[in-house]
Amino acid sequence: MLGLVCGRFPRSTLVRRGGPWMRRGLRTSIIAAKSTDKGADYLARPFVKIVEVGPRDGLQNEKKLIPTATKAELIRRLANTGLSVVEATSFVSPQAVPQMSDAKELMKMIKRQPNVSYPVLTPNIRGLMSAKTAGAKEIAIFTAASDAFVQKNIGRTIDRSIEVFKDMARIARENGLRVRGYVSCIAGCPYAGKVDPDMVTSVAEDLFRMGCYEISLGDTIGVGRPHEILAVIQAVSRVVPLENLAIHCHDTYGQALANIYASLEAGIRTVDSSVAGLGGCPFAKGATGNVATEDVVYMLEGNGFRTGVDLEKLVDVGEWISRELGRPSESRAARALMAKRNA
Ligand SMILES: CC(C)(COP(=O)([O-])OP(=O)([O-])OC[C@H]1O[C@@H](n2cnc3c(N)ncnc32)[C@H](O)[C@@H]1OP(=O)([O-])[O-])[C@@H](O)C(=O)NCCC(=O)NCCSC(=O)C[C@@](C)(O)CC(=O)[O-]
Repeated sequence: MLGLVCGRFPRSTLVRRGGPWMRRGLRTSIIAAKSTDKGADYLARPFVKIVEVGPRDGLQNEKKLIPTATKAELIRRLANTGLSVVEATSFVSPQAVPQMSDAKELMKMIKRQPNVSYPVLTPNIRGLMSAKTAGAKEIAIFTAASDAFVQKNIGRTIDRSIEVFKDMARIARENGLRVRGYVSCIAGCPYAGKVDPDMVTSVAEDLFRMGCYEISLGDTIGVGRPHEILAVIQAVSRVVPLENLAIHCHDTYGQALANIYASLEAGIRTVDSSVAGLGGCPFAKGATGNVATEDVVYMLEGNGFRTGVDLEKLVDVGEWISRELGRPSESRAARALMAKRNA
């Protein structure tokens, strides 16, 4: 029943002004809310893969250096919640992102679980080779739909970044590494303003053709609204299959959950998020954290999807890392659940 209601909708139902996808979405919520048991019904639900980016995207912007052991413990705790992907760190220039300069040591400290992958971000061949030596099995390469952003982030044009990444994708393949690709600034750029969905499409297509198994579409500064995100997904899914796309939302303007829900209605089944809403890109001024994983899990599990993530355990991890960082969690769901626990 749930599978039928929440299944992938044909692209023809994706209309912008509140058409069938909206009406069907509402029906999904009502039916899903009735099903809370975790038996066969639960297993029959559509699975949404969550890519936890907290240890990398979440921590990279922290000014104070976090002990490597704390990062390793965060990764261990996250992997224990049922998450299948935990992006661990990045092998980038330590001048560019000092917080990630312990990538090698961190990789040594991670106690890997067999069903969990631990991708790492790499900007160049040097990063790729260091990641491989450190035991990484998967890398993520990253560019954007705005030249201005790519220039600030990695000192290249989009075209040049694609050339470099094409080489990297080949080398990664030869070394048995999987490659994920990011396209940032899908709805707007902090330096150049509005971004054309056709530009996002062209960059995503390049990444897909060079062999990225998954392309994560990043609303880096969180400016997009559901109809804008849908327009991007509609455009990109003409050249990259929906099953190879992920959505990566920051919550700067409070639009992240709405945008994720719209993406799910459009057929996306992979969502990036960050425990406790940690994060913000050092190269996008004013950008706040990623959408909180707790909020995403709360929404998905209550709307007829299956994430495999234990929300209560996740809330514990969010509380723990927030305490370690000396700040409150940005997750609304976690705050509400903690208040209930403490009542
Ligand atoms: C691309 C570069 C390297 C160019 O930086 P550059 O300065 O042009 O490169 P370079 O080759 O001249 O190297 C500069 C220094 O870094 C070193 N270096 C160079 N490469 C490495 C490496 N791999 N590992 C370790 N060290 C490295 C290199 O050895 C040298 O050290 P020095 O000789 O001066 O002592 C630099 O700009 C960089 O590392 N940028 C990465 C920035 C970054 O991590 N950004 C992530 C932001 S989040 C994001 O992009 C969005 C995303 C993905 O989360 C999704 C979304 O929200 O949209």
